Amino acid sequence: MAKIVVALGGNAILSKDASANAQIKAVKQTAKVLVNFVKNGDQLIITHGNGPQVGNLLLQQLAADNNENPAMPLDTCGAMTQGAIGYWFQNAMKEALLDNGINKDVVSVVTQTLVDENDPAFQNPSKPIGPFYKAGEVAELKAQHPDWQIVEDAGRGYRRVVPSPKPLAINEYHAIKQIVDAGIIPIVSGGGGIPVVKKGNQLIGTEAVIDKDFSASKIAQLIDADQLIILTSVGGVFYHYGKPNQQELKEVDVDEIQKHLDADEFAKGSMEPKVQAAVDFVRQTGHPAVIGALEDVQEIIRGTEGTTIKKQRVRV
Ligand SMILES: Nc1ncnc2c1ncn2[C@@H]1O[C@H](COP(=O)(O)OP(=O)(O)O)[C@@H](O)[C@H]1O
Ligand SMILES: NC(=O)OP(=O)(O)O
Repeated sequence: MAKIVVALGGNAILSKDASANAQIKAVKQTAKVLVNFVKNGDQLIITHGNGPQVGNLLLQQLAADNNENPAMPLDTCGAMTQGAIGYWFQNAMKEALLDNGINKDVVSVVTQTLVDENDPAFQNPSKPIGPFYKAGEVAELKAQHPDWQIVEDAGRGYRRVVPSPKPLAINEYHAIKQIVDAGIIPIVSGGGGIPVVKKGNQLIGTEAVIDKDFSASKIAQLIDADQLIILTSVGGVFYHYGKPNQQELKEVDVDEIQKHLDADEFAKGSMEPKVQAAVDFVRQTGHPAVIGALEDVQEIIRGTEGTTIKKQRVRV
């Protein structure tokens, strides 16, 4: 039995329709796919993003007033999305397991991620959240919301960005370890975990959204996972992505891909954090990490799809 941390990207939860019903439907589809790991005898630990959802929830806060119904801050919005998505996944996984004759418990953990209040990321927002905007909408958005920072997101449109400090530790990891040891499937660190700083005995929320790939890597290291699998909407990692000479990687060793990371060859806010998170996991544990498509899970389990990053030198 391998302990596998699976990090789920936006396509696992949200397509175009951001209604709760549509997201529940997408999550049910994802759960059906994830059951393949359990059927294969693996212990799953699930984590997921929340970029679109937390951005949408922040937009909904604009309807709040300052008195009776005040807007919620970003850390609380993060917690709300973690709860909602965890609730959807918990039920979807349970249903998919039962449909396959497997009676296993699934539990979501409200997870807090410790960050450094002096992390330079607080001065340099980089995490895209919420909907995509067209280039022509940006000037008006900036006029309406002078405190927003908006950037182009990997050729897909424009999005608001917020600070994204690096995870230092996962506050609930001891409890998560025990859940895993009991054979229960936990859903943890949703949306990268709620970003908190420690002051004495207090954990204080900060206005940020942590990258779920980095916290997935952190939790995978802390619970001694055998593998980290980052599932997204693309079949693997490409060199020269989107160019005529693009090359998909099947297996690559950590030192080789590090050179490309150092040369800033991967898109910020999309593929770069996935590769960095995978590299960190491989370096810290010696175990492999895979980046691949959600739809290819069965092939990833068989080792025929996705990009595998390994410690030892292998064929690129
Ligand atoms: N070098 C690359 N190799 C593969 N995909 C890349 C690369 N650079 C950018 N991408 C883009 O990154 C996307 C995955 O990132 P993103 O959508 O942010 O992930 P998530 O699934 O976590 O929401 C892919 O769908 C692809 O369009
Ligand atoms: N928090 C986070 O990384 O979310 P996405 O994966 O949806 O961007």
